[in-house]
Amino acid sequence: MAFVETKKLTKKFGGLTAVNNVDFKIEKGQITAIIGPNGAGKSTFFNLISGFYPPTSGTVIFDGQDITKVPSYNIAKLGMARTFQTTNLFETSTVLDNVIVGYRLRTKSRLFDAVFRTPREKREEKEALEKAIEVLDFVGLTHLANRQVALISQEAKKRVAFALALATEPKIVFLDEPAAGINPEETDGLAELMNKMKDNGITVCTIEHKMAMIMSIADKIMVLNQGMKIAEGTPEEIQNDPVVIEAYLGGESVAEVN
Ligand SMILES: Nc1ncnc2c1ncn2[C@@H]1O[C@H](COP(=O)(O)OP(=O)(O)OP(=O)(O)O)[C@@H](O)[C@H]1O
Repeated sequence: MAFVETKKLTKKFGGLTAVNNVDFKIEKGQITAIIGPNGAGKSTFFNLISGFYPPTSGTVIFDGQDITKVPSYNIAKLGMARTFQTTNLFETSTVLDNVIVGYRLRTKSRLFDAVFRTPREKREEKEALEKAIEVLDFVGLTHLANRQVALISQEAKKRVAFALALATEPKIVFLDEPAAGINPEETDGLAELMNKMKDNGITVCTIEHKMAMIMSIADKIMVLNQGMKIAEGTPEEIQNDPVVIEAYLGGESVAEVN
């Protein structure tokens, strides 16, 4: 059984069909990539799976459960996490505080606990700190934990976004263009981090425009074009698929595009 499965997933915005009848499977423990030209429907597909948009029609199954109508905050509790293209970090706070706040937003203390500093509140505060330290170590940012976010590099900000997603201990992480706006060397670093997540049993699904990176790390790729799945397969199969080369790359060889 696939870890995530979409069946005839469709999203219409007025007259525009952003995602059109997409059947797709994400296997547990793999890195799956979704590629396609601008406006192909990649982000919308993510938003449908993670419950940010209700689909117009179709089904999403996660870990054997139909989550089509489950709202995003409950989907997160089931073990799905995601990053966004533009991550909203608190620029004037430290890296550590950003991760702690991100984690606390998802934990359970109520206002009563916070105001009266109940044992539960104190316990959760301690847990948040421990978790933040752990995930910052995982993403390689321990040395920047006390640095203000405004002062760290673009690549480090991407790593903070990964840390925020990982703090919730997800089974699967959806990454929306993690390598956008960073140089090739930094891109290699993020690819390494994605492999590390996979090695630690986290299923990864990513949208990415950087072909060389995707071809080197993905187990499986789906190509969307104008809302429709036009191909899926291993990187090798995708690179040699004439439909993909024509529709997506305009006849260029995939390997040459970065
Ligand atoms: N909330 C929305 N309301 C109306 N139209 C939308 C909305 N979100 C996306 N669209 C449209 O749906 C289509 C698919 O957009 P989407 O952002 O999913 O594509 P994408 O493949 O992620 O593109 P990019 O690579 O540029 O991020 C586009 O034509 C877009 O304009």
